[in-house]
Amino acid sequence: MEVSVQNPAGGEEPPVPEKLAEPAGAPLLADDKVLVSENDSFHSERGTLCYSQLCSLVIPKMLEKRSLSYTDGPVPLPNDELFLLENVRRVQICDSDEWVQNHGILLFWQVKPVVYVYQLSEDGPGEELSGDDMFASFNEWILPAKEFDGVWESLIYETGLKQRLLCYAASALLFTEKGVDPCLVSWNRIILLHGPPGTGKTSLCKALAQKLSIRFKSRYSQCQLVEVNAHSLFSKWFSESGKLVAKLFQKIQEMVEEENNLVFVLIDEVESLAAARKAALSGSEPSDSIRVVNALLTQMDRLKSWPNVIILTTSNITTAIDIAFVDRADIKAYVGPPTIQARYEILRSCLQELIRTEIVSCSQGHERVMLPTYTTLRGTPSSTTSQEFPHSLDVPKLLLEAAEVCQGLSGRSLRKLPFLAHAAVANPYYCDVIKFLQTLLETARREIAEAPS
Ligand SMILES: Nc1ncnc2c1ncn2[C@@H]1O[C@H](COP(=O)(O)OP(=O)(O)OP(=O)(O)O)[C@@H](O)[C@H]1O
Repeated sequence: MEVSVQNPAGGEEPPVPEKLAEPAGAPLLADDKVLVSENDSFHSERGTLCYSQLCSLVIPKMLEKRSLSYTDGPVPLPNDELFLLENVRRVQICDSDEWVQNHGILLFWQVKPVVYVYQLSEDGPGEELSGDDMFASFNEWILPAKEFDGVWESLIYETGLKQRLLCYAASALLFTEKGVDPCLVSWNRIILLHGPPGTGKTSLCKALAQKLSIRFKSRYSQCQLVEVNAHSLFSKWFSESGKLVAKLFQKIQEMVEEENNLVFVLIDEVESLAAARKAALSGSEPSDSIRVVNALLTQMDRLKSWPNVIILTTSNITTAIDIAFVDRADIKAYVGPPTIQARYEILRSCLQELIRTEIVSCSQGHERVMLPTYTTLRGTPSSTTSQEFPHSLDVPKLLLEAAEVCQGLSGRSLRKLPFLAHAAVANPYYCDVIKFLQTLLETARREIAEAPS
């Protein structure tokens, strides 16, 4: 099995793949945990250990004791694990889903858990004003940040997209770290996500940065996310915009000069900054936009020599982006509307949350009810009755019907739909699950019928 080696916090080496004597093809598995206490060392029989070292020892043992199989999601902490109960907010299994989808159940002997320990920053965003002092030219977060906690898990795509982005970024950082000659092998550390509005591109960029900040914590003691406000870079003064871009990148450059700082630069709607120069040359755009594109490309090439920066960009209209920019992106991933499976899973997670918070009731004290996943549902013979629900398979069936009806809706609209449905039920203080799902179906049909064509 190939696993990423977990490094103790403060270690010098980046995570590297390690071969272990395990059945071939066994999966990667990572546990992410959040620490809440401020103390940072413990005395034990093994000498003084920091939190992360101690967790790396305790957690795999706890997992071994508790279960035979793994699935993604939080792991309840056992009552006898006092150290974990006192110091750890959450233990979560990640990245086992791909294996489970392809091979079914994942048993404990097929994995060697890789443990990442982290503490969330609660500082919130800092901002920097642009030349005109009207808009913030960028917002900046210390990662991993509280705001982005759980975003990675909440985004649902067809198998492989999230893993592909994670692997790409890990390779890009490794190539730079190992000093691969860029004249021989070329890579830019630029990602372009494109696709229709509301498909989660911006959220995916932020979540990817958060995930990488956790994975690479042992190599980079600090991680920052800089979200560029493209619109603030357009000055009302002719010819000033190019200078504003240069000024912004000067700030970013100062951040990356600190070699232990991993910096993610997020440029949303990159087409506004990197508008196709062809259009400008044909006279339909002001020539200031050419200066902006030129400044952006020059600054990006300059940043390329720094190993600790990754540029994440998104666009709704790829055809409007300058070809020289598109060419620089290593990965150009299309993020499309959710598939039937993703739609079902998005709606399932919404319903699950409404059941947990008792906004929707299941008549049996159901905060713990687990709705079946799409894969389980598809594998369930229709004659089987569910013990969880009084209405047999009505709930999952209605949920699946809603997912089918929602074809064409974006992920953003889908996450809003349960709220709209709740606002439409007759009694918002008592909302039975079946009634709720029926209203959800009606709301979905209405949303689709009323969507602008
Ligand atoms: N595939 C998905 N899975 C789960 N949630 C999703 C998905 N796609 C979108 N969402 C939800 O929609 C919200 C909005 O997504 P986001 O703003 O990142 O999309 P976007 O593609 O960047 O949109 P735009 O192009 O309009 O800026 C997300 O925070 C998330 O809650």
